[in-house]
Amino acid sequence: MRKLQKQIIQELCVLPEIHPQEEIRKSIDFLKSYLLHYPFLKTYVLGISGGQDSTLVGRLAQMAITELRNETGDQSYQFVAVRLPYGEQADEQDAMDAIEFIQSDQLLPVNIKAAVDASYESVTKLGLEVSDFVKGNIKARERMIAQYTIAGALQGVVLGTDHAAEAVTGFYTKFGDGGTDVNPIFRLNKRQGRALLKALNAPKHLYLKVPTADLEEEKPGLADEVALGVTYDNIDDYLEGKEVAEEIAEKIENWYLKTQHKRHLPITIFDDFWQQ
Ligand SMILES: NC(=O)c1ccc[n+]([C@@H]2O[C@H](COP(=O)([O-])OP(=O)(O)OC[C@H]3O[C@@H](n4cnc5c(N)ncnc54)[C@H](O)[C@@H]3O)[C@@H](O)[C@H]2O)c1
Ligand SMILES: Nc1ncnc2c1ncn2[C@@H]1O[C@H](COP(=O)(O)O)[C@@H](O)[C@H]1O
Ligand SMILES: O=P(O)(O)OP(=O)(O)O
Ligand SMILES: [Mg+2]
Repeated sequence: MRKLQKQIIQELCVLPEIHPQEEIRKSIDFLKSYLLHYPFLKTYVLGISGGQDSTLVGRLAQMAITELRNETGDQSYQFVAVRLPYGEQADEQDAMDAIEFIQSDQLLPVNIKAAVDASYESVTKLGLEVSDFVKGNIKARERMIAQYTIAGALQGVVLGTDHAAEAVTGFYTKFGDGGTDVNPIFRLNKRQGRALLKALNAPKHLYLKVPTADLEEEKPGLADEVALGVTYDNIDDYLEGKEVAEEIAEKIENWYLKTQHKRHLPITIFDDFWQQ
């Protein structure tokens, strides 16, 4: 195995093989014990996009909350699903199917369009050109703001859907969808997450759906794999310690090195990881 590959696998805690039921239980127990440790916290908050990762984390969170309510008798424990469309979302039906599968205690819809457009215009009116790509990152950050506002109002914490295949490539917006409190599927790669959804009897069209951040107006529904230039199968193989073509490994490692800054808290003079 490549030296950096081994280091990445250790850093992201990926196992080459998993037992889905065991991983489901691990995530649920983790989510329960976190809230039990901080009695003031009562709510998990998560944006549900209609994609694979938020469907999985949403269902795990709802299962954890339901168990907590049953075991403690405390009815104030709640899972809050948040819909965060920018205007109208093309795959809204998938989001609704995900909510139906999750069976969330609450569903709060927040349309982020007005806030995103206002933020974008407050800078463009200064004469600066803001690309469609950078505007996409405003959307991810506005979703973060909405979720933190809801968490603040409901004694909650914000869940994240970051997993090993996203973490290794840094394929998320810094302080946007990367800005969360508790990440219960960190350690799983994309196919392992899919295996958990299958074990949970999720609708097939949700776990077989083409992953997309869907942030760019000029490239609606752009597949992550196209944006990354590498497939999730390749990334998953790499993270499971399998041999992948040299060119593929180099692409993954380039993403990893370029996005080091995202996997750390803001850098201080005591950090040297970036000099690697
Ligand atoms: N269609 C799409 O798939 C699409 C579109 C837009 C954004 N995205 C998502 O957004 C992600 C974010 O894009 P991004 O990474 O360009 O934006 P980002 O905002 O997440 O990160 C870039 C910012 O990080 C900081 N930064 C960059 N290099 C740094 C370094 N070496 N040290 C410290 N800080 C540094 C800078 O503030 C820079 O503006 C993409 O990977 C993707 O997940 C996807
Ligand atoms: N349209 C959306 N509605 C609610 N929540 C969303 C939406 N788009 C993204 N999210 C949240 O962000 C993460 C990351 O999405 P990626 O597809 O990986 O970029 C997603 O899991 C939702 O929690
Ligand atoms: O984060 P999600 O739920 O949008 O899943 P995906 O990354 O597969 O789009
Ligand atoms: Mg998505």
